[in-house]
Amino acid sequence: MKICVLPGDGIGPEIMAEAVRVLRALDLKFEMEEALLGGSAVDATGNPYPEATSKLAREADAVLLGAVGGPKWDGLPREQRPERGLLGIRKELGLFANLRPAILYPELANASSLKPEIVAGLDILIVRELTGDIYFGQPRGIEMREVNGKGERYGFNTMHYTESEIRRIGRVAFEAARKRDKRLCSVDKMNVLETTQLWRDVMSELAAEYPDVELSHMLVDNAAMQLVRAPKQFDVMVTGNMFGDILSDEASMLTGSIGMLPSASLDENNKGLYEPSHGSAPDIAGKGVANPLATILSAAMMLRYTFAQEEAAQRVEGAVKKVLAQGFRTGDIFEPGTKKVGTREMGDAVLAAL
Ligand SMILES: NC(=O)c1ccc[n+]([C@@H]2O[C@H](COP(=O)([O-])OP(=O)(O)OC[C@H]3O[C@@H](n4cnc5c(N)ncnc54)[C@H](O)[C@@H]3O)[C@@H](O)[C@H]2O)c1
Ligand SMILES: CC(C)[C@H](C(=O)O)[C@@H](O)C(=O)O
Ligand SMILES: [Mg+2]
Repeated sequence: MKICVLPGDGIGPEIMAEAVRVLRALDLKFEMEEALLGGSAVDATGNPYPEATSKLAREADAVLLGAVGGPKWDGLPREQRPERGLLGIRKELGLFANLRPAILYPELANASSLKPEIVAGLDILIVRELTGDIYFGQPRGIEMREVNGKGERYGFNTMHYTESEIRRIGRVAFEAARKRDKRLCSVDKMNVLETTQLWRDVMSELAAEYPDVELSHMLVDNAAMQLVRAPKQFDVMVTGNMFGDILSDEASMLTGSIGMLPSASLDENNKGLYEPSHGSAPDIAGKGVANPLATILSAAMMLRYTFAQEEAAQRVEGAVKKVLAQGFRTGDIFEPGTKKVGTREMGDAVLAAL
């Protein structure tokens, strides 16, 4: 079981250290090798996704990633930005299916942004398409254009999907819904965007193959509103790259914090990249206070999806449940009456629970 470990930038190395300790504590034999991605890679090589990282990632069975980016690199030309490294590895490895489960642990009901009665028992799976959409559309750029007889800067991106790209992410979502509560909500903006009209058409066509799954469609603005009005109406949500990015951050707050939201990004064969849904959190980087649980839960998803080690995955998830029940909280999920701990102490608590 070969894992390519990419700590990344900001809080990345801090949260990754805890996830690696948890993996090492299991009675499983992993081969873990570290490489550079993002800003740290730019600093060392000038490239956010160096060839050595690409090689290691391609040879590994799974990739575990912290987070990339930060203000230090914001002024760089686009192709050298840390985020390009992340998009590059997702694209190169064909990781089109991004699973982002938003699960509320009962102990965090009061940490949720919503009232406990609205979120109690919340368990949503957001299935986000990850290698298409406006993120990867050509042409894109910022250039001078002639507007009303004078030069102006003009910024442009292109939103696009092919029907096969929509169908393959649709299948992942229908299959996931089939194993859960059999309800799938496809989120689009078909009232305005042709790309998402095609999205809706293809999802509707696919529904014929999954008669046991109830498919509904929702416009993305309404979906954003419904997520905070009555989130438990959703079981599985499937959407494009950009809407999924936004809706998953929104959904994270229903579970208490973005520091609780793991993710799996899978190819056709369940080779995967596993990372928390949050970023490098420059505002708290280096302080030892970041919540490592999203990364630890991402490692559990890796055990489940890539390595088919369901028992080990459940052990890790069980340990996370236990530390929450014991009252350990990082600052983002802290409430009076619980024990405030830092990143390392949270990792210690998970190890003790294991
Ligand atoms: N997958 C990734 O690598 C990824 C994802 C999102 C953003 N980013 C990058 O990260 C940088 C910062 O982005 P941002 O500030 O918009 O989003 P962010 O997710 O890094 O931070 C948003 C807020 O959430 C908090 N937060 C995030 N993770 C936390 C954790 N584990 N524990 C406690 N609090 C946490 C941060 O302190 C901050 O207040 C940018 O460069 C962005 O491009 C990377
Ligand atoms: C950093 C950025 C490229 C990334 C995305 O937009 O996909 C992040 O926000 C995420 O959610 O993983
Ligand atoms: Mg995001």
